[in-house]
Amino acid sequence: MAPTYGTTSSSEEEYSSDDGAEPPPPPPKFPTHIANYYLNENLGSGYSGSIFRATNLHTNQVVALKVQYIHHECPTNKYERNFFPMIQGGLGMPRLYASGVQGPWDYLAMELLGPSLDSLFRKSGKTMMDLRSVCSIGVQLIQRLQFMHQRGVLHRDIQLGNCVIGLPPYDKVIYMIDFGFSKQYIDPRTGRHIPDSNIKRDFIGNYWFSSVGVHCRGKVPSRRDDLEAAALMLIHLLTPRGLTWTRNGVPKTDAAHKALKLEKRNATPEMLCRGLPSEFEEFLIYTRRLAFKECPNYDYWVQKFRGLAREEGFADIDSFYWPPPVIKKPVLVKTFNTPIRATGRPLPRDEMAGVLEGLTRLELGVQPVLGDRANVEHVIRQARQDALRNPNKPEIITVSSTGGERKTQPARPLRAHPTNLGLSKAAMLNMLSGKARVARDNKVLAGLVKEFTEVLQMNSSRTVTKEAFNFLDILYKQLDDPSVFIQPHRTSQQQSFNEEVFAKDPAYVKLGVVSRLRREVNYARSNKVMAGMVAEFAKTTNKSTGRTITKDGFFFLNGLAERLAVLQ
Ligand SMILES: Nc1ncnc2c1ncn2[C@@H]1O[C@H](COP(=O)(O)OP(=O)(O)OP(=O)(O)O)[C@@H](O)[C@H]1O
Repeated sequence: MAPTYGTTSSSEEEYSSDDGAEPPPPPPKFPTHIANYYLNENLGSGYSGSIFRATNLHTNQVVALKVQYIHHECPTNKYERNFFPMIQGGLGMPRLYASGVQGPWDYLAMELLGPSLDSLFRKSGKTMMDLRSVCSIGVQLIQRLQFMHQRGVLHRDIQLGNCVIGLPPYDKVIYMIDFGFSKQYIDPRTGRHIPDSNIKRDFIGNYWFSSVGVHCRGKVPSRRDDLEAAALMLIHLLTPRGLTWTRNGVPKTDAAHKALKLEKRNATPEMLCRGLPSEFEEFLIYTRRLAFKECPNYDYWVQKFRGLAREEGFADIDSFYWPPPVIKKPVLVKTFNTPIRATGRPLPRDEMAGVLEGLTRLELGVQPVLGDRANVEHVIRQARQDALRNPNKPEIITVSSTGGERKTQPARPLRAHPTNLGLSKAAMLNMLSGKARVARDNKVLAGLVKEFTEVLQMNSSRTVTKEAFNFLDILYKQLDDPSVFIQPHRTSQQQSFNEEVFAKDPAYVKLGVVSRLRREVNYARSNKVMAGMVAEFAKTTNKSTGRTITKDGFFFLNGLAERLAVLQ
């Protein structure tokens, strides 16, 4: 992945150099010691200075010494030292032991920390990070920003090089460093939020992750911009080879910088997050919708990323482990639909209420029919025959065993649409699965796929739940083996599409697959081909690869319904 440096500042008053003055003399060589510190090896160099591991000559305390030449055009140390007192004591905030100027050197002696995320990631040679690590970074980064913001400080230079891990035993903790571009957003004199302004400001930040507002539109930065930068950094880590505008290195000309800004501005959250778990797109959208002075809901997003991690089976997400621990995925058994989300969170209370409500509509409560096995079998047989005779007939049956008589009540007229029944999403999907299982031709399946698409779009959550996967699984089985149209009740024999696919495939995002399926489905020539597409679609939407149905996904499903309607 490309390095994430590229921090730049321009003529904003804080960093302005003396125009027209004599150019400063070139910096001398670093000395062997500065003030009380003996300089050991260089730990890293930034735009304006170098960091050394250094030893206090009197106490032997080992520190990180950030050293800057006083005549540097961007002398950040003299600003950075002011922010340390404001953030001391916070988790993941480095301690400052001493600071001062000696000769031509401005120095900050601070807590020695471990490598940066940039260095860890680059050394790993990977093109993207795993979801567990990114969730962990997300949780910690949001918490660090929450702390800084509570102390009235904006970071303004969120990037991988400015997030470092601690030294053992704090090597699971992410620290924020480099407060050279930080700024107080609460005016210390008035105690109020700094004002917004329409005057375009010079840019201070970094090319990769600074918010679109600050970087491309010259807006005054506030808390929302730190969070947007955090969102972009997380998305960058989950994108193979990173965000597109980071791939050509730091722009060297104005034209290249302009092009980068244009690309960044035009990239919608949807484009950036295609194939990623929906939390990332939602987070980016959220940060961009925040008002200038609005306090972000940090706790909500920390919980959101914790929840995502929990759903994915990642434990101890508050600790950052690198390299990422090998996670033993539960062995997937038999059918595609059973284990995928059954291991996830339990059904939410309101969904469960809907399922129960759906069950009550069966009106089984009126008679103790379930105690009589003969009754049940008879009723099931009857229902199946009914369904075969008339696939549109509702599967709502009430049974009476009064006086030993078995009676199937006349079925009610078919619901106009499952969404009209007042059932929960899960109950509706189950209903559609039941119908798909007994569908006799493509036309019926086409209608069901259409209804399925509509049910999925019913509320804001477009996550593919286990019920939705179940439907796709049944659809796959129906399409993959045409004989099921003759003998509909053989789902247990028909192979589910996940049996091989999930076991073999790596669990990372298959970018572009759904958009290809969306195009190809319009030319599918047979049920078998469509079965393969359904399998591929479900696979890419599987929870380990991002479970949200994107716009392309809905286009694919609509295309599938249309194709089924014409392919008999
Ligand atoms: N406290 C520390 N302990 C260990 N290493 C550190 C520490 N602070 C900084 N570093 C290392 O030095 C590098 C540069 O540090 P820093 O970003 O503070 O310098 P800078 O001159 O402001 O850089 P830039 O111009 O890129 O913003 C970091 O990426 C990190 O690898």
